[in-house]
Amino acid sequence: MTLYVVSLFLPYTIDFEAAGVRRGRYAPDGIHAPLDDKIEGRLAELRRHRRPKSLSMTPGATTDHEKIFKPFYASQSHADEPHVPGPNEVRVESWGLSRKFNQPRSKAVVPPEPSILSRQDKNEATNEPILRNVDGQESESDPDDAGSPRVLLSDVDWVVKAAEQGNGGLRNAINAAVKAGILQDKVWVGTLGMPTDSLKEHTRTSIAERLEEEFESLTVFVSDSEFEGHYSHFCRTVLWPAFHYQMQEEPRHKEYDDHSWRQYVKVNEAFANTLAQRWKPGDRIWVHDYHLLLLPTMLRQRLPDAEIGFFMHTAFPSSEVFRCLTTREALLEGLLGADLIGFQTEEYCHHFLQTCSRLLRLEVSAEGVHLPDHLIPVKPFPIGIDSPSLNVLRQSPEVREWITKIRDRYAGKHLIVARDRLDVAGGIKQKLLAYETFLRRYPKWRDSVVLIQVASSMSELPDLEAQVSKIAMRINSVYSTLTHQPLVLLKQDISFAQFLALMSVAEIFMVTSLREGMNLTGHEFIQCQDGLVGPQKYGSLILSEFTGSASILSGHQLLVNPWDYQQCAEVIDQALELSPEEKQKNWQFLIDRMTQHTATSWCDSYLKALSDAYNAQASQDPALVSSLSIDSLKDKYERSRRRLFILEDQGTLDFYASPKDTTPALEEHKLDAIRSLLSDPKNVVYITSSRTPKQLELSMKDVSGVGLIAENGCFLREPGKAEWETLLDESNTRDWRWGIRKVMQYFQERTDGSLVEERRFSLTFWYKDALDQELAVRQASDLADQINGSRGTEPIRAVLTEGAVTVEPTNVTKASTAEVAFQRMCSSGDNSNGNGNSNGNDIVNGDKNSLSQTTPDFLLVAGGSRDDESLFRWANKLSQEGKVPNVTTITVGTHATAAATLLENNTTVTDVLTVLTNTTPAAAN
Ligand SMILES: O=P(O)(O)OC[C@H]1O[C@H](O[C@H]2O[C@H](CO)[C@@H](O)[C@H](O)[C@H]2O)[C@H](O)[C@@H](O)[C@@H]1O
Ligand SMILES: O=c1ccn([C@@H]2O[C@H](COP(=O)(O)OP(=O)(O)O)[C@@H](O)[C@H]2O)c(=O)[nH]1
Repeated sequence: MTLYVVSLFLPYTIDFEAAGVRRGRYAPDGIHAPLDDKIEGRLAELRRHRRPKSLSMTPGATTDHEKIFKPFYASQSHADEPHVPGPNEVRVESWGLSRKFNQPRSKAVVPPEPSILSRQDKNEATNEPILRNVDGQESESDPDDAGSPRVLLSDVDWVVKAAEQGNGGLRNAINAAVKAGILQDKVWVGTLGMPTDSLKEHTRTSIAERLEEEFESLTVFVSDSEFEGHYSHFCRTVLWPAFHYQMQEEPRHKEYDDHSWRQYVKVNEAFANTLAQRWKPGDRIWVHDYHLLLLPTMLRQRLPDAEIGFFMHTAFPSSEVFRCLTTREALLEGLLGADLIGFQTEEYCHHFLQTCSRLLRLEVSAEGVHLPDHLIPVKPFPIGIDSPSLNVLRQSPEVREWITKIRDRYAGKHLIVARDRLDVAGGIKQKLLAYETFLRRYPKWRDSVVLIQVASSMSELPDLEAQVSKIAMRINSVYSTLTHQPLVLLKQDISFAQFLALMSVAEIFMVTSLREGMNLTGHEFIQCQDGLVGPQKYGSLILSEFTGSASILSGHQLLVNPWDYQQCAEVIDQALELSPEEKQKNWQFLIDRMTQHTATSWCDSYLKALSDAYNAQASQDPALVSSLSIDSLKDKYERSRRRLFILEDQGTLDFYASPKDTTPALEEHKLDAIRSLLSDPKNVVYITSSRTPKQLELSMKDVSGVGLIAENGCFLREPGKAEWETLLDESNTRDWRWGIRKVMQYFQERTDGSLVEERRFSLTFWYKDALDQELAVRQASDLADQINGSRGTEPIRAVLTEGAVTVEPTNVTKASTAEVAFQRMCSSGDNSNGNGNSNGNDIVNGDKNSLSQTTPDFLLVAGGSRDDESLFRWANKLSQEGKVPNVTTITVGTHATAAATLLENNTTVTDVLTVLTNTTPAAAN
């Protein structure tokens, strides 16, 4: 049984550099990418030939910093110092992050020009661009390529190396889970993250084979232009900004969007096709992140029985932002093929659910998305770091060497460190403005504080980059002295070893992201401050409240609103002023919280929840719920000595009535069926309902001896009794009733024909009789969604049933009241059924059968709507725990259910009851 871990980038890629090899961010000896000895040896050999590359520095930065970082700098190009390709090198653009010089050339235009569609010849039949080779013949290459030097890369040597791009947090988590023995058989699925059009077919094949055999990796090949449109454009300039609350017009263009959307679809399809060819029954598929939002449904279409999970690493925006995306419905629908959808935080789950409710008009609840035939759970799984591996890495000689260097260089200084993407959401601009405010407002620190800001990727937005440079220049020119410079801005990533050293030495780590899925670097900073390597500083984490991390570190003293520069400045000062004891207390708080969310526990809890969701879905599938065998039910009925019936009225015995209905009594033949049941002293019957006690009594007319459970469990009337018991007290509704009434009235005023009904413990918005049903359904789902989303700590929930939204207390349900009735029945020692009839089997004290005579040995639960599911689960539990030997749960209608059986061929619950009490042989099922 294989787990396919699917993300856009494989942890490995290919290097065609014959004379030297660069080490990327995800260095082979780092936490990631365990390479085998053969490859490692080869890399070591090649590394010796590595050339140091220059570094892009802050305007105004001193050469000291350059001296410190330059020799170890990752081999990326300098914008002002272009690399000139050698005769055997082909200059290429990499996908999005940094330039690379040793890879096959990209065939794509980055970003695509508006004229991309018109400029290309099109195949009239397929509407696809016709690509021509250098000789002008149709080929798989791009016309832009004409005239460029072409290298037959199949003849060039290649090595496998750790990829620079991709999700480090995910890779670490999967590797940690493998080490912990949670994952035995896993296969990475992804692209190489480099242009592959110009590779010969046999080169691709041998790369794919090598990666599969030696690196547990399944390669997905897509054309360069598809990848470019998908990643550089749709992912990076449409989805990423939107998911981080930046709706940008520039550099977008309608044509870009349409074109790149098609490429986004195609890349998702390529993943689906590759996986569909490989998947075997029992294999599991775990899809990751915003690059592959369409994949779950594409997979479901190809593999209806597969176990498919999806986890979103980035933030998910509010529905108000998401709805701006032109492809919003398709993106949401793309996810709904998954068995489980995970997000980093509760907040993102809520946003997603609300978006599904508002844009797709789906029924949602705190549990997930309710599709007609199943529930897709939507849950938070905050990712964490792999501390044991980090600790190994921190103790490497390279990190220790760097710690010494940085400590010496910054002796006597207060070091603030940060590493973020140079994009809008990364918040570098806001951080610099806050830092400038800090230097202005707190002059006493000016000569001793240094902020080292690493920008971990090249900016995709030149304007932003220019603004950041300008602010940096201003800070350094205003606040530098002959011997001190307060800001170092490295507009390029540093090696991970350098970063670990910086985090070990720093006094403060500052994250001011305007929005961020999680932010694991903050966690790593906390870990690096424990004194395992370098000083035990218990340094302070200043953290934006708009990160996922803030939600698991809530209550932390140094959370900031990155837009509030004054507050950020104050918090920097506050952090610098903390006493050692306060620092240690804060640090302890953070490390305690963090250790509840580790990389391994993330993986483990997600995969367990995925199995549960998959199994639950299989059991909920109406196609798999067996139809009721009336013969076998009758057989059990006849063999039992004490029977309990819990029957729902609305939607099961009766139709759904609105308060406007004037004939609430059950039809006579239905009442007769209940009377017949009650005429047998072995039978105890409860009718459950969302109706009020009064309405329920009216609907049961003069049936004596029937037990009643009204208002979804808030009221109980035991069989044979005239008085009602309330299972809640009035104070339960006092706090929320007024506010909920107002919200309901708002919706009622905007939905013609709807009404609000007040009950003692609940409020119902009835839209069954609304004039415009389409609008009413939308309003109802919005209302339920708003209430469930903003109920805070109130013990209430909004339940959407056919024609109504009921807001009711959560501390009582039909099931909890049925349990009260059941327990009383078991412990009363009374074997009468409330109808003046006594069970024929007298109880003899001490007789081993006495228990079975008061405790039911037969339980039948019949329901029809979603709020009856709690009753089914309760009954199933009694059965599993062996408390009741014969349990039958029956659902009416086709929907996701925990019930074991359903009724077929227009059979009604009344028909079933009639057969049971009829002495004639049961009808054939
Ligand atoms: O650069 P991309 O290919 O667009 O990918 C986006 C980022 O993905 C990863 O970050 C996301 O996952 C992290 C771990 O779950 C989470 O902490 C972060 O907030 C998410 O954005 C990756 O680690 C980043 O380097 C990528 O930029
Ligand atoms: O060379 C590297 C760079 C990053 N990471 C890990 O990748 C994860 C995510 O890094 P990223 O820069 O995306 O930071 P985040 O957005 O999660 O803070 C972190 O746990 C890092 O330890 C790593 O192991 N090696």
